[in-house]
Amino acid sequence: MQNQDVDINDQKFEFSSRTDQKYKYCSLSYDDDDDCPYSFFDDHSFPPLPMFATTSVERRKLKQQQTASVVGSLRYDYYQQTCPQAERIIRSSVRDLFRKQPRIAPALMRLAFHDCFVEGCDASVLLDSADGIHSEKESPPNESLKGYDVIDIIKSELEEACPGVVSCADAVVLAARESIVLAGGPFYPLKTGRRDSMTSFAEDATFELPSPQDDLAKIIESFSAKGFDEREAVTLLGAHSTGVVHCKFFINRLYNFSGTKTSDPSINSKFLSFLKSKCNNSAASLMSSASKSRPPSQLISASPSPSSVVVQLSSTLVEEPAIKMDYEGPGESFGTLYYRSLLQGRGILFVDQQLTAGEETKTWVQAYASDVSLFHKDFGSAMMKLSNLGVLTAPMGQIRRDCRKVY
Ligand code: HEM
Repeated sequence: MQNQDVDINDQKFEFSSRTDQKYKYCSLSYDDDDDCPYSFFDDHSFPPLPMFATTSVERRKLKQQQTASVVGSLRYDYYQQTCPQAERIIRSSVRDLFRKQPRIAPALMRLAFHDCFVEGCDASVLLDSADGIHSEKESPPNESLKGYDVIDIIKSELEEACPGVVSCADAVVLAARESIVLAGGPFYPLKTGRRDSMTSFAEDATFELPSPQDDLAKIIESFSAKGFDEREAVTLLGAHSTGVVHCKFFINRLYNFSGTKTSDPSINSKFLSFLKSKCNNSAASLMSSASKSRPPSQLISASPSPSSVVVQLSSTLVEEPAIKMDYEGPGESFGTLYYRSLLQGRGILFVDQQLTAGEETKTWVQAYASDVSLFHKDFGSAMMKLSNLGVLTAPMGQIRRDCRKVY
């Protein structure tokens, strides 16, 4: 397995797959060893990142060295002086909410993808429509997007601790990272200092977000337009290891594939029967047309304390038939079963199954199906790259107080 360099704050860190050492992956914002949340990773084969010092003394020393180390205007532990508890607040908010509603984890991962893929990680997806703003929320690919209410809750906690300091854009990518960890995926270091956009990009969202019906050529084209190669596209789709998918996104594969009035021949026959048993043709299409006339749902109002909050995770498709992307099994780690399922013709969405249609992409599907630590390492790197797409840094953009409105 190859080692890989990761560039953090102008320093190169080897991102290797050594399994013989135990490392902690705490942000430098965690002063106290006991507070380190990522001892979880001790059990995993994760890369040694020297910046993740293992003792509080080492950590403090590294903090001093790194304060002045900047890449662009994003930097590691950006809020160290202005809101040192920012990452801790996000971590504990996500964890508290996850305990009540585990579905927030996939919702937040997808939210970060839909934010970052459209004009960069700038929280533009969170803005509501208003004068001069046509919200990305209203673009068709975002019809079933969820998690806005979770970000509201996290943001209200951040505002209470450090008013006007932490951007919604940082909250989105940090909450996604936490969600990935909770779903059994890798922790990865993230720089912060993103700022929020002053507008939303509904048209771009419509045309730039890939469709679940895309074939391999289109998938490669969409990802390449954002700087991702085939391997990274295969990696990122591994996020489909978890979450739910509504029948309307794959119903055509079951009953009328490419207008043939029959099913997609690439679906494993037992799996096809299973999917048909969950997604009835007439029910799914009836409900899907009904949803079009429904107004966008009102999402939960923010509350200062996650403990008193019920997360609704509403989307316009919330009452429609859906199935769990249940690719994880007992003892299985985030990723492996998803790729194994693809090799058996058990991909739910057409885009998922298409990853086995090309020589190079199939090679990566096979690699990830058999090597979970390779997948975790690649997934962490790809998420770092996704989280840095097209960011706004000072003096561009703003820090929104309410993530739904321009300040
Ligand atoms: C070709 C690219 C992609 C397409 C076409 C696509 C499409 C979809 C669709 C149609 C759903 C089902 C939504 C629903 O039924 O409500 C979904 C769910 C999901 N997607 Fe993707 N996706 C893509 C890439 C990604 C990437 C790169 C990520 C994250 C890095 C991601 C994360 C997720 C997650 C976690 C869910 C489950 C959401 C939930 O349960 O709330 N997707 N995706």
